[in-house]
Amino acid sequence: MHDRDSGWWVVTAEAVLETKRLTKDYGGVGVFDLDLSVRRGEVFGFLGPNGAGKSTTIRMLLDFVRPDAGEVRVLGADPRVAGPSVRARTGFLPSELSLWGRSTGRQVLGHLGRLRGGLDRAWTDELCRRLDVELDRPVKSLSTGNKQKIGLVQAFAHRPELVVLDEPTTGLDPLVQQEFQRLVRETADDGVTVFLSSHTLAEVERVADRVAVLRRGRLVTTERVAALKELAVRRVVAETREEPDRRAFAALDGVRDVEVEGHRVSATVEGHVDALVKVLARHTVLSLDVEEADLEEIFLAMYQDQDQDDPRGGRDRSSAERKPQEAR
Ligand SMILES: Nc1ncnc2c1ncn2[C@@H]1O[C@H](COP(=O)(O)OP(=O)(O)OP(=O)(O)O)[C@@H](O)[C@H]1O
Repeated sequence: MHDRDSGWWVVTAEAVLETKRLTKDYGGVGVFDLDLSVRRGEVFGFLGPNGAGKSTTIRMLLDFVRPDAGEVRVLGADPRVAGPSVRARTGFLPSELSLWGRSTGRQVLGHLGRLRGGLDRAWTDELCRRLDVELDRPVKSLSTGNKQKIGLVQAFAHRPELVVLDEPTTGLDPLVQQEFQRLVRETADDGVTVFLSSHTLAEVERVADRVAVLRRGRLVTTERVAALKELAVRRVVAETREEPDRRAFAALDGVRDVEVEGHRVSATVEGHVDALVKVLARHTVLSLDVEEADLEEIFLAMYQDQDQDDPRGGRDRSSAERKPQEAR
């Protein structure tokens, strides 16, 4: 971890991946002054719209691209000095996967296994079974999703200490996505660090412990997913035996769009639903439905440029604007 006061790198057993003011300038676009710190066993989502700089960052982590400025530490080493060993200890899925077209999936995985000093066949078979990989057809004849599954298997197959996945769920059907998410969680539970880049929060929300959001090459925020959920907006609908008093709900902080129809009350709540539930509890509550937190709204606000118009027509942006803070 980088000690901001002393300016020195403090090596912690926990930090598996760190960058300090990492910069790659492709003439005004690229990555600028990026500070990241990812702990061992953490699932870290790296989010940003197209062109935000996610792939460029990943390339610098693995020394495929050299930074113009700043520092990188991956698995305790500088990839510019120890690139081959860092890459050997890392499982990597690139954003544009290219495999040997004429070979079958089985041949590709066998070849990569040999390059890495031997294949753990039982584990590779298990990965292929879980992700439902097509092993016996030439890779060039496979669909995007089926190619992607081979890319995922090779990233996990050598039991790396760190897994870096650039847009991992591209083309995967929902069942395979679910299995992939289970695999990521299990991998992290075994102490392996997983770094996932994505355009959308929905892709990483269920598995990531923390997310960093990048926009135009710069870090907007790093936040725990659980903390984001606390700030999210959700719709609450309840039915009560007595007619609810609309004003009591409308008076609550963070509660808006209150509607009462007969014995049914609905409202939009920012953050905790606690205050609303306490007002509800003055009635006999017959049913209560709390929608799952919608984090997309927060993220869309972060993706927007500050100088652009409010995408939500100028209404209250409180939750989205309150939040960005380093959660460490
Ligand atoms: N080799 C390069 N030469 C010039 N510009 C580049 C190069 N590589 C990336 N860029 C530019 O740097 C910016 C960041 O690109 P990058 O591919 O890292 O974004 P990304 O967040 O991965 O986007 P996407 O989600 O679309 O893959 C873009 O404006 C891109 O055009």
